[in-house]
Amino acid sequence: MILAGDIGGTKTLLGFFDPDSGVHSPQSLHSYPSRDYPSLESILTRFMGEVDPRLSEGSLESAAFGVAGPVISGRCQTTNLPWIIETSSLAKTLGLSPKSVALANDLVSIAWGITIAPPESLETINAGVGNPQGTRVVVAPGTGLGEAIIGMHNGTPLPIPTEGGHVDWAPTSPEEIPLLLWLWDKFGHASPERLISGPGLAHLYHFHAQSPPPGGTLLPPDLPEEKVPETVSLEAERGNPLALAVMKHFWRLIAAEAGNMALKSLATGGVILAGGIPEKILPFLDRTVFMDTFTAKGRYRQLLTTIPVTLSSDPDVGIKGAAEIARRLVRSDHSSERSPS
Ligand SMILES: Nc1ncnc2c1ncn2[C@@H]1O[C@H](COP(=O)(O)OP(=O)(O)OP(=O)(O)O)[C@@H](O)[C@H]1O
Repeated sequence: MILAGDIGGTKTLLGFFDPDSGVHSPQSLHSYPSRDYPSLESILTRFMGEVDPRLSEGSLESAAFGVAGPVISGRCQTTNLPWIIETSSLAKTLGLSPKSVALANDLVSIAWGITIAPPESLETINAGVGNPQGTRVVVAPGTGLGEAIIGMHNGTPLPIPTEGGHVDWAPTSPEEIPLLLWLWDKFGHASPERLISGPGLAHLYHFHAQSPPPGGTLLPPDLPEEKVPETVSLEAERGNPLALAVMKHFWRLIAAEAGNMALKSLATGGVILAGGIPEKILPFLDRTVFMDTFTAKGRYRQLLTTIPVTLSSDPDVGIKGAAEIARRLVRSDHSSERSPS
């Protein structure tokens, strides 16, 4: 049996998988609110106490965890949680040798999940002309903005982590220049994650709320900040012009960033949108506007129209990818994936 985990700033998913019957169906899947626990080890201890002991007793071969933050030499200081996660400590908690435990950036595990995802779990936004041997990129807005590159090496996918959510964000129209100034004033630095994430959606709402469109209703001023993203979604469903303007702008920001990632990696294999948010806000996606924004890169417009864009609708793609890393760890001929960082 192998153990896999998807550790997000909001929720931690843990589950057992049987490597012999593939990593598509977890045997026991539990979700925990990350912020309610002081460490990943404390969640693991709780999980082990909750699952059927027959799943793990003496049969645990390996474990892998995708975690939101940079993983360097088996250690990660999480970006959106006050945790430090170390392979050695996880191994001790699980009674495994450190060699049998992998810590990967969460986007690396999502990327591995994408490489084994059935086509029906990917919704097409732009069909394009996909190159099966081409590089792919994953853009995943959730609590943060995760981005990864899936290179190809001798026909084998090679997920590469990035911290692309924290680079400089640039406006793509004169109307967005005040947004840049607002972000600089508020944070001292404007990054894509400040806008393209759950908290980013809240920032975008506060920016638009300064001059709402006619008929736009403000959210209650005492609404907790973490409730703003889903409340904006709900209000947009109800037709509130302010929330609809925010949602439309949010999708344009995703499209522009997806186009940036596609160009920077020359992703002829395609762009995959993942993370918790895109699927939840799918009703507000205008595919024509998305592709207009995605391709608005001057002389590279034509090239970008050929790049397939899909949306992963599997909420478990990250944990399945972590299970794939753990499965590969068991196979001695794949020792290089032990500590993807
Ligand atoms: N309906 C919605 N519309 C937009 N955003 C939402 C909606 N519901 C929840 N969110 C936001 O989605 C974010 C959680 O995303 P996700 O489910 O991917 O969590 P996560 O895996 O813990 O995140 P990450 O891996 O990025 O740390 C939160 O910021 C939350 O406010």
